Amino acid sequence: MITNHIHQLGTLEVAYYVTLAALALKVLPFFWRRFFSSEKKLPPPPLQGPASESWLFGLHQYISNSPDVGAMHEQWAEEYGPAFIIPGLFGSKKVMIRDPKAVAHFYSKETYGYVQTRLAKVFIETLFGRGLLWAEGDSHKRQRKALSPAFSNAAIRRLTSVFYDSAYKTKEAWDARLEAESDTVIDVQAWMNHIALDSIGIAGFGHDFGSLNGTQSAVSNAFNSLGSEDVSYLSNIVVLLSPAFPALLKLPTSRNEMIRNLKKSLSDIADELLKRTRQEKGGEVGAETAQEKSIIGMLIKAENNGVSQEEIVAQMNVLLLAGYETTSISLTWALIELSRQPEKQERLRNELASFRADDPSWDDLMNGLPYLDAVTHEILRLHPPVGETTRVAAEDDILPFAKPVTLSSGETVSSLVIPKGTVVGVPIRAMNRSEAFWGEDAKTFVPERWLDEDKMGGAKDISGHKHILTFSDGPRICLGRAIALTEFKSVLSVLIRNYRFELPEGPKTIIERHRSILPRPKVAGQQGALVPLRIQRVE
Ligand code: HEM
Repeated sequence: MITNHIHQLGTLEVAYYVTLAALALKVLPFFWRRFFSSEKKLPPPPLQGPASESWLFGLHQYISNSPDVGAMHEQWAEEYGPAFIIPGLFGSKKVMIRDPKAVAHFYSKETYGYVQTRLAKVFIETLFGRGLLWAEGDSHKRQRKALSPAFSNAAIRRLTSVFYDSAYKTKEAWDARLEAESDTVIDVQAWMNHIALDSIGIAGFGHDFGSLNGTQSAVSNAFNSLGSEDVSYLSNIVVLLSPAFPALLKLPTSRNEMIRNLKKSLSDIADELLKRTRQEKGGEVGAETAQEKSIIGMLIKAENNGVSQEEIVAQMNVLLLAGYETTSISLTWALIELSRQPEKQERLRNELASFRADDPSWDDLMNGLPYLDAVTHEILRLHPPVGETTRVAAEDDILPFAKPVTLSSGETVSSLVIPKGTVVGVPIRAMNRSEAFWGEDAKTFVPERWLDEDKMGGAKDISGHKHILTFSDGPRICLGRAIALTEFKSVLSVLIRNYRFELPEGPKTIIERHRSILPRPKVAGQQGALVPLRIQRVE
């Protein structure tokens, strides 16, 4: 995920290349030893693939300037088959696999056999701490076990009201605007950010960031800054080099200041949580507070206060990093796709209206609303916020394939030897949108495909949540996926029942990709990641 972040920093590119050139001249030996040497012992398998543009950059510039990397991966898969090689920085190579059997094997060996690249790992640790996303092997197993009870169905059922509350706060604000005029144009992306941030704050650690009430928080500022293209050259270089030189994070740049504020504000919230839990232990038992019900509140209780303050802050960071942008981007895409196809928006509204007068319960959201479920999974399939998994082999491995793989010699094989140190990638976006798996309409928003799973065709061979790789798979599969589905469905159900959405220039409005921490949609021509939609109240 973070590796993708590095690839998607947009106009940071200039800073990036200058930085790389400086590294090449001055500190390459250090950089090489630290990040690459132990990852590349034997050469990767001799596969076909696109030609490199230069030894220094490989295809990096080409890929990071592309509006749709998934489409490029798919085109290469068609040309070269289920496994191919992409040239990277400094002559490095990445083996991309797009075969369901190989992909399932790869994910099943995560955290021991396949691990974060060293660069990604240092980056996560420096900026976000040693939480679940950073951990590997036994440490990952322990942390995941400690957090898992907070993600059980029973725990999530109790959190459902948090997401409805966020949706209704949004409704209150929108209704106030609609009182003055019968329809109005609203940047829905900003509101989905507010909903996602406030929800993860309350559900995650019982803290209300208040962004739905217009409060600016250190956390939202830090996220905006990390994803923004509009920051100083120095700040960009510092963030890009910080994994190699953590001391750079101490320089007084504006971005460093924001990262420090983010860490400080999370650490204050963690202190308060720990204090409260200790008080409860001292005998002040009352009604369950939002903090106790929260994910981190449950972690502290379950660990009987044995968990360190540092780990709590790291897990809070993980929840923000993993749960904020992903959910906000998915909800924004849902409103866009439903505006592009008003008849599908109406079909969803009818299902919700015919259901019951009040809001669906958690069980209803999960099992009682088939079209809402279909819309949800179609958005997650078509617009996965995380487009690729990249890992490095921590040990030698043999990847089994369902379809024959053609080597550069022309020979075909049914398995590939992956030497320790080989970088391996799974093109999530390309697999989710591939015509080979999903049929001719794979690139189109067709929720109906989920209503009859017999029509799913080749996609059935893909493992992962409902045959999509949006939540990844294996021991690292998104721990928060049930929360994400609950949040997505509850918020969308309130918005669609109450409002009609239209794109400013009608269904043909052009949507572009905005470079941010994760790629976001934006309406073409807007400054920044804006998605203004015309909304009208449903009477
Ligand atoms: C649509 C929304 C979401 C998507 C598409 C998504 C996707 C993902 C993906 C792809 C990963 C694997 C990352 C990697 O291995 O590099 C992941 C991990 C994770 N996600 Fe999510 N996520 C979403 C929402 C959430 C939410 C709301 C939460 C928490 C409340 C959450 C918590 C986590 C955690 C804790 C991990 C780390 C799991 C581990 O390393 O064992 N996610 N997510």
